[in-house]
Amino acid sequence: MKIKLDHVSKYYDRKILDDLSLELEDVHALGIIGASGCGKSTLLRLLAGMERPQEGSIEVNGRRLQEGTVREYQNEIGYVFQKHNLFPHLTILENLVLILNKIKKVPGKEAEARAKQMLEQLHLKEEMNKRPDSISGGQAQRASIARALCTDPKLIFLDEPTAALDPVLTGEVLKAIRELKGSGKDFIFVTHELKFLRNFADHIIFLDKGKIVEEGPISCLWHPQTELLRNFVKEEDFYDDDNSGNL
Ligand SMILES: Nc1ncnc2c1ncn2[C@@H]1O[C@H](COP(=O)(O)OP(=O)(O)OP(=O)(O)O)[C@@H](O)[C@H]1O
Repeated sequence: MKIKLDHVSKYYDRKILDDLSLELEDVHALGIIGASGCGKSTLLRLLAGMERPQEGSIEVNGRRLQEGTVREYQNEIGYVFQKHNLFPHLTILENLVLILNKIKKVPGKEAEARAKQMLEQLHLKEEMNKRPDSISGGQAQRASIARALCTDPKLIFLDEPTAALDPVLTGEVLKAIRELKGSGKDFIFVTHELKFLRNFADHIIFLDKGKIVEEGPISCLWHPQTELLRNFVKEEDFYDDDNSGNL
């Protein structure tokens, strides 16, 4: 994917993202990291076209995100939220079929076949006729990922998809995401799971108080240029693992 941020600022009641500029090319899994409240999810929403910056411009894959182009763009991407937002009154299968019908205009039987295939890939075949409240949080989150994938988007956004899960379910969901690596899709994601980041991302953006403090290929985590990133990876016990230097 290609991303261009040109002096992007975003305000709510105060400035949340502060004059971000960046150009990336040939990145396939971009991880956005930083301390809680630094603006990661806000940046993700801007990149997904869900919100607009007050200042500056954003281009993704050569397309400028602005009124008029953003709706089409949003139909082409997939987005997974911190907590699943499946329709509670529909089964898992129906949740996927609905999206295929509505967004991609795929007719009934074909939509069902595609949805089943996707649920199988996410190891949810047995759960497909259940409603979201009768499966585990991890299964529901995997169903959200299946739903984001079933329209075959080339670009997928993940906003801390394991934030609401316990460690066992977190592992299960992260494993499912890792299996998607090499599927020809691109990912932009926010995570606190640095070990997952290390295995999945090829590029990182490290934010602090709404500013990009460091960005670069994943290997830059082993050579932090700033005290802030050095402390961040240390806190997360990043190095405390096998072959941490071998990417
Ligand atoms: N819609 C909103 N209206 C007002 N303030 C908001 C809104 N969304 C986010 N904020 C504020 O913007 C700041 C950055 O939030 P954001 O969710 O982007 O941070 P984050 O780095 O993703 O945090 P976390 O890791 O805790 O999820 C926070 O202070 C948050 O309270």
